[in-house]
Amino acid sequence: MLQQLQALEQLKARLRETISSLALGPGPGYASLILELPHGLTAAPDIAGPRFQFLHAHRGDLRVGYGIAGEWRAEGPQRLEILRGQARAVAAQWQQSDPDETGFTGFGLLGFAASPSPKPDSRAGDLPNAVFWLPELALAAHGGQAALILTTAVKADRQWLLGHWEAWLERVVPLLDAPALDPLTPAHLDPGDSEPGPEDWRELVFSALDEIDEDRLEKVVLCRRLRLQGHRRFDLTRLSAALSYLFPSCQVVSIRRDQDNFVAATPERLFTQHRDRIEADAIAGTACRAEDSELDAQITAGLQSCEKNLREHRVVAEAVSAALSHCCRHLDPPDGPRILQLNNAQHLWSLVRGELKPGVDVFELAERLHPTPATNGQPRREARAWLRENEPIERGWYTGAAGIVAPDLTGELWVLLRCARIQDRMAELYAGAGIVAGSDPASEWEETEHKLAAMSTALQFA
Ligand SMILES: C=C(O[C@@H]1C=C(C(=O)O)C=C[C@H]1O)C(=O)O
Repeated sequence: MLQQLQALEQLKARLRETISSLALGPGPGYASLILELPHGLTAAPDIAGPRFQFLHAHRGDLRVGYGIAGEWRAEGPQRLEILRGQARAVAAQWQQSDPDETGFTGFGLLGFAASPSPKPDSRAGDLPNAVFWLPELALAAHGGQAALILTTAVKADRQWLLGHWEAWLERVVPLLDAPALDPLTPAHLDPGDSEPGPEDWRELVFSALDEIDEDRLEKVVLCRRLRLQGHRRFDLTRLSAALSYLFPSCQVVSIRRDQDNFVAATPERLFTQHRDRIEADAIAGTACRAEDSELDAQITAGLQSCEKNLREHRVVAEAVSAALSHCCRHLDPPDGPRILQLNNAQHLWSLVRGELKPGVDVFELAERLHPTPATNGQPRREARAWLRENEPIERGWYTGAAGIVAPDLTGELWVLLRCARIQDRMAELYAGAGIVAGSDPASEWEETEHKLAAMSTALQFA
């Protein structure tokens, strides 16, 4: 505790010394002040209020945002174009002051639901349909180095801002490096209903197969929602810790607005953009895991040679390449499929890499790539329309995307899979499976069970 209090006093002193580096005053624009934290961070406190977090254990990457310095929302078919316009205006006037030369910058969250136009009778929840959000206080950690980032509209009064930021430091800094919470004994979760249930799922798979037989669709991804109730209030810090322990190669995403918490542990990047380099995952084709290593190897070999899974995968890899070909000056052919192994499932996975044309940003990439046939279907428009008509649930942010946007509007987005919407002791889990010619309703149901197990296992420890 003494160490945290010393860190708090040091950061407050550094804030007072460096706040003058920001050019505040009347007019539009944002300013971020980046202060070095004395040591790395592996977890971040869950304090009340709006918050987002991205935690990737294998990469040693953590990005957290608290509060709202600026926020732009949009809905409907133009949602990403609208947010792009607003983000460009922000980026044109977003100062970065990094007096400790940490190399970190301010960042925002871009996140959006699966569909730009939710069904009229659906429950909207507290998460907006699409949002670009600059947090007031952010934490960033990578490779053992960490920084704390304060962001404000430049029109703020400097004296007021100093007090406001000091109050933020007082809330967050004493909780940094708090010892990890003890693991809880796993708690029983009461299963609620699945929507669709097994019978309706069968029907749905058969109608999808009819569309495929008639050549109206090549692939469509069906999903289901499972409600679970805990005996205690789910603790989000414990949940993120359990997910990142069980799925260290996945991005653990946690977003809170008002009463709604959206949590995911996803293996799938929509893309990573670093300067003019782009890398996207094509993940489709799934099998279970086995404890016995010989059996596990047989399952892997079966997945690699299964015609139905390879077809399902090819559709995604080709669609990702086609989407990127419009904004790349050079594109490598998909590299794969190789195998991506997680605790509860294994997938066929190809990497698609390219070199972008100048001026391409995360908003354009999101527009071109989302939704891929890994979560929607092929052809894109027809699959979307068929799902809208036939899928019995509203997906919300499941199969949407979320990630981090840098001040130059490059960044990284993750496909929101293996996720749940959580309120108090209630959790709604989502999972889906790709249907192509040759799919069987019972095995596809089984596949969703394995995918749902990612979140339900972690929830028992939360
Ligand atoms: C739709 C989901 O996963 C997607 C579908 C997959 C498949 O059908 O094989 C595999 C990975 C994901 O791209 C999900 O996890 O809910």
